[in-house]
Amino acid sequence: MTSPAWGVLPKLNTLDKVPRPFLIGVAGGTASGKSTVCSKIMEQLGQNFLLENNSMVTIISQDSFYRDLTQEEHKRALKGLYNFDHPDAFDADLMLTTLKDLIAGKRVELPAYDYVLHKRSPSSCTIINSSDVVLFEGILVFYFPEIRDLFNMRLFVDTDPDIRLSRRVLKDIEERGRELDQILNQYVQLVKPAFEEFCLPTKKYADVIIPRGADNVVAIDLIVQHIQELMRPSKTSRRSRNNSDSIVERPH
Ligand SMILES: Nc1ncnc2c1ncn2[C@@H]1O[C@H](COP(=O)(O)OP(=O)(O)O)[C@@H](O)[C@H]1O
Ligand SMILES: O=c1ccn([C@@H]2O[C@H](COP(=O)(O)O)[C@@H](O)[C@H]2O)c(=O)[nH]1
Repeated sequence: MTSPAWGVLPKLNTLDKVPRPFLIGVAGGTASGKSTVCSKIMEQLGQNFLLENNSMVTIISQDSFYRDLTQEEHKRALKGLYNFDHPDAFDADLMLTTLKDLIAGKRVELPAYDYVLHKRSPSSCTIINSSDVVLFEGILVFYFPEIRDLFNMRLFVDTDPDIRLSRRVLKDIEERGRELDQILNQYVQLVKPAFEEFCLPTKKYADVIIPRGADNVVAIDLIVQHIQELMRPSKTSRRSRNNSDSIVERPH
């Protein structure tokens, strides 16, 4: 293979290595099962790949990057009238810097997000050290082009909207102490329209679409196998990649 192949490998330092961390974006509507799919991938990589290579897998939620609200926005949030599903609700600059820091091998601090108070809780910060695989999940992880371009693999969790709504209602009542009428009002007025306008159109950027989310064991197994194959050291040739569209054989 001659020079044109090199053009598809801009992020690799050497052709002997896939990018570390290997950054995987996981998008999908609210309650589609993004976190559950990430946990399954992590679990399976942990069982096979992690033990073999002493590597680390980390999950980061886009919810850690909700921006701080003004007093007026906070009042609206408490009534279910603030649009947390709009791209403007996120601190995209901080998201980009954090991901770039992780790619550069730096340690980053992520505040946990408090859905009851509608703010980050600095007291329960997670420190993320450089990992071998980072799964970054959220409703709009493919929305911002600069962030989208950082991913080495893009997954979209595609779950039936009725199932998502029923899960969302349960989650909001059980974990977030919200009232049914407010949940449904927020869903119909804000969550659903924003999903259709901002999240669903990003499905086209996915390398793999996962119908039925975590129920889809075949898709998850295939994704895990693919990651393992990419990250396995090889004596003869290594397949190096920037994204799924540009897998190339290493030139001999
Ligand atoms: N395949 C599934 N079957 C049953 N319940 C599920 C499944 N996937 C997710 N859930 C449940 O639905 C809720 C939302 O799932 P979660 O993974 O948190 O979604 P997301 O991260 O997309 O918001 C959680 O309570 C989770 O346990
Ligand atoms: O304070 C908040 C912050 C976010 N939300 C809702 O959360 C979802 C995104 O999280 P998922 O885990 O993907 O469900 C989004 O639809 C927001 O509406 C919230 O209700 N309150």
